[in-house]
Amino acid sequence: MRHLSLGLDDPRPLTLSARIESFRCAARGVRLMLRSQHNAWLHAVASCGVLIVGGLCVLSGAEWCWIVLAIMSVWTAEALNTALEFLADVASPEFHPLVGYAKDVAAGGVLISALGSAIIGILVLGPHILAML
Ligand SMILES: Nc1ncnc2c1ncn2[C@@H]1O[C@H](COP(=O)(O)OP(=O)(O)OP(=O)(O)O)[C@@H](O)[C@H]1O
Repeated sequence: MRHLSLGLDDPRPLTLSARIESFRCAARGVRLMLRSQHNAWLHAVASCGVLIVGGLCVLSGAEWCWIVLAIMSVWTAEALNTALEFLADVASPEFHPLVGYAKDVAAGGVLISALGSAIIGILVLGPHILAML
């Protein structure tokens, strides 16, 4: 029954080593996403490009906050989309319309995040780039 109790009766103490192990698992997840998802490669190229341009434009602290938020939102959406795809493929390896809908909606989340981030990038970097021309 322990697995149904949300871990509230988990007797394990809070330890640094367990938190470090948890961090390692999360880092492994990021590496797995980078290795398995072609979209993640595109995000990586776009993120590096934006960071380089941002560095050249000498952005303010507030502008960097927007850029970091935009980059973070795309990576977070991609990570959740990837996790959902893995789970869906285990739960229903055969074709099922609802699995297709779930994957499409998750991919839509990535698209929305990417479009929003592109708009933020244009709004923040656009004036700096125009000023340099
Ligand atoms: N089991 C399934 N049942 C029904 N439709 C599916 C199934 N698996 C995939 N699809 C359809 O194929 C599309 C692509 O699914 P796939 O798992 O190949 O993701 P992907 O190509 O890695 O997508 P993304 O580029 O968004 O990461 C889904 O969005 C969905 O429409």
